[in-house]
This record gives sequence, structure tokens and C-alpha cells, in this order.
Amino acid sequence: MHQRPPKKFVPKPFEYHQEIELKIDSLTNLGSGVGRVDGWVVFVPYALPGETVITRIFRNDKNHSQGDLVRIVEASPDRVEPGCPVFGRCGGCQYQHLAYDKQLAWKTRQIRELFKHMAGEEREVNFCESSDQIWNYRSKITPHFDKPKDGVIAEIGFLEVGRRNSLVNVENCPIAMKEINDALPAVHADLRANAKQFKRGATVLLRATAGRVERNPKAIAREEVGDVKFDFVAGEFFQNNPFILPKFTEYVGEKALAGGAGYLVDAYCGAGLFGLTLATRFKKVMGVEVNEAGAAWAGNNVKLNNFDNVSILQASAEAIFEKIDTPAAETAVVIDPPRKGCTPEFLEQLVNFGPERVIYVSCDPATQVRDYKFLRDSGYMLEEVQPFDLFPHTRHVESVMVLVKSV
Ligand SMILES: C[S@@+](CC[C@H](N)C(=O)[O-])C[C@H]1O[C@@H](n2cnc3c(N)ncnc32)[C@H](O)[C@@H]1O
Repeated sequence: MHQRPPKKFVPKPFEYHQEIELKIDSLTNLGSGVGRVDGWVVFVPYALPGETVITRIFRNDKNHSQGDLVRIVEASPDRVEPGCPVFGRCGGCQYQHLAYDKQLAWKTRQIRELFKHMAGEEREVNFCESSDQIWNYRSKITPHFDKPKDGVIAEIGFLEVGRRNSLVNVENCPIAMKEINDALPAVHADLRANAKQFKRGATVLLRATAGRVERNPKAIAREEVGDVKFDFVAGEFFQNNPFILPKFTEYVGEKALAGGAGYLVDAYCGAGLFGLTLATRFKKVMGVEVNEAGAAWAGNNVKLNNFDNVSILQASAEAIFEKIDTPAAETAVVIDPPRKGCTPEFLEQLVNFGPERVIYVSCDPATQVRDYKFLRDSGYMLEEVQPFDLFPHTRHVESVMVLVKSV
């Protein structure tokens, strides 16, 4: 007898908790294994390509089903021991059980598949560039806890896989930097000792900065990339894998310069990462940031590093090109929008300005490919796609597209 199904369970094509044997042949960009039964797709998190597994179905959707991994009948040679005791329960990492070079290969392939499915193109994608450090790389974590019950905090950690309101206690996070892990037990102890003060749950910040850990989101943090210094507000955005930033910014710089541009626009500039690391190679750099505090700190970083050829504009990227007076044919534009990508208004202004090349940096390749189609249809040719693994052991990947004006 199978367990009683939830009310909304659709009983086709599988029964609730039916166990089936499945051969896994690929990985989705959410990190789930994919297998097929007579052509019907079944997603199984933590099952790897090449494996035969037993899965227990818990949901049938319109064109696929979802199952839990019950048992591995035949393991992949790429399966490795995860580095974290709560891997598989904690929602933070999806790939700790997959050999690192295969993580890179799958991230590369997933971007290739986005081009195929979203843009109808067979595209070469360069092999994903690895992070120099693949454990203890994250410079920021933000664990949560729920409202204390009877003065006791239960878990302090991250969302449990597949849940919206259940946390996994995380005492040590092997992808976070060593100083964060060194500080974590005292942070847990401190929160638990003060549990009675919390009327509700909260999120806490642990930001590694200059060899120490900052917990105040309003404090000023510092990062250095090569010999460029960045000050920013600890709770705000800064790329959180410092071990890959030198080669990441170097690549963006090399591509921005490749057509001979003397001017650089860094749209969505944050604390100024691209504009400032590349400032010495351009005659003039203009950074644009919508966040007022962010823009002020970017301006501050210009002074901190004594650049006299960089200006920072506090504005929405949508409204910058009217203010940019550099010759478009000699200007390269770096864009690095949030996950949702660029707005149509921004893209229209960009192509109306018509820079010689656009280096599009994105942490969500799906919205990036969507925006690429607009740029392609507006006369930009895709020269190269280079993923960077800013987030080892997770499903996330940073993707850089190099687009050159062709008409
Ligand atoms: C993914 S971050 C990149 C920041 C920076 N390039 C870096 O690598 O550190 C995106 C940035 O875009 C800013 N932003 C979001 N919408 C914007 C808009 N419409 N115009 C300008 N900046 C925007 C955010 O505040 C954030 O700092």
C-alpha cells in the first residue's frame, strides 16, 4: 500500500509514492537529475547523469514528474563524497556529490542548452573557468532563524531543500571562508543566549572583510582585487567569491579592450568592480549605479584609489546614454544587471547609443540569453561566451557574453 497522497496529487502517470527504476541522462540548471520513462520526464534531485536509481514519485506535473532519490542502483564514476554533513538537506548547495570538473562541464552544457532552447542556436560556449579555491570561498553568508519558541531558537541556518519555512541548522558551512566558520559557533551561542530578546525570526550577516568577520550590515567592509581597493556597505552587494575575481575582471577587461575602445561604461556598477579594476587601461571610465549609497561608495572608491579618469553617475542604467558623450565607436559597455536581467528600455537605449562592443556579465544565464536575442536582432554579433564558476558546489554560474556591433 502506498501512503495516502496529498489532496492536490494528480495520479497520472504514476501513483503517489510509486517507486520506479530510472536511468538518469542529464542535469537541469536547478541541479536535478533527469530521466525518462517511455519519453515522460522525471526529475530526481541528487541523482547524477549515468546513474540508475530508484526514485519515489511525489508529484506529477503537466509534462513531467518529480521524485525523491531512494537508492542508487548503479553509481556514476563522477559521484564523490559531499564535503558537508547537511548536504542534501540544506538548500544552499546542489552539486557537492559531483566531481568538480564535472560540475564545470555541466554548467557549460546548461548554458549551451539555453541557447538551443531559448534562441534556437547551436552555440559554442567556452569551458567554464574554475574558481581557484573551491571550498571556503564565500565571503558572505546570511543564516536565518525563526521566531524563538519559549525563549529557545531552534535552527540557525539555511532553508531546507524544497521547503519554504523550514530551516536546517548549519554549524559549519564548508563553502564559506574559514574566518566565517571560525566565527560561527560564537554567533550561534550569542543568538541562543539572547533568544528572549527576539520577538520574531531574523537574518544575520557574516561578512569576511580584511581578515575579520563583520556582523553589522551597515558597517563598512573592504575588499581588494589586485591592487584596487573597494569599500562598501557590509550588507550590500559585492561579488562574494574573491578567489576568482582577478581572472574574472581580467577577462572582462581583455574583451572590453579587444576592439580598441578607449572609453568604458560600467553600467550597474555596484561598488565599481569592473570600472575600477580596468581604469588604468582606458582613457575614461563612467560607472552607473541606481542605488544611492552604492553610487556614493563607488565614487568614494574612485578617490580611495586616486583615479582621475573615472566618474560615477547615480542614475538608473535606463537613463544613462543621454549623458554619455564618448564616441560610440570607441566605447565598450560592460553590463552586469541583477538576476532579472535588463529592461527593454535599457536595451533599446543601449542599441540606440550603439557602442562598439558590449560585455554582458550575468548571474542568470536564462535572462541573459533572453536579452541576447534582442541584441542579436539589433545588430550585435556574439563573439564568445565564457562562464565563470563564482559559486562552486551550487547550481549557480556567472556567464560573460562578448557582443560586437556588426551593422
Ligand atoms: C549584479 S550587481 C553587479 C555590481 C557590480 N558590477 C559588481 O560586480 O560588483 C547589479 C547592480 O546593479 C544595480 N542596479 C539594479 N538595477 C539598476 C538600474 N536600473 N540601473 C543601474 N543600476 C542598477 C544594483 O544596485 C547592483 O549594484
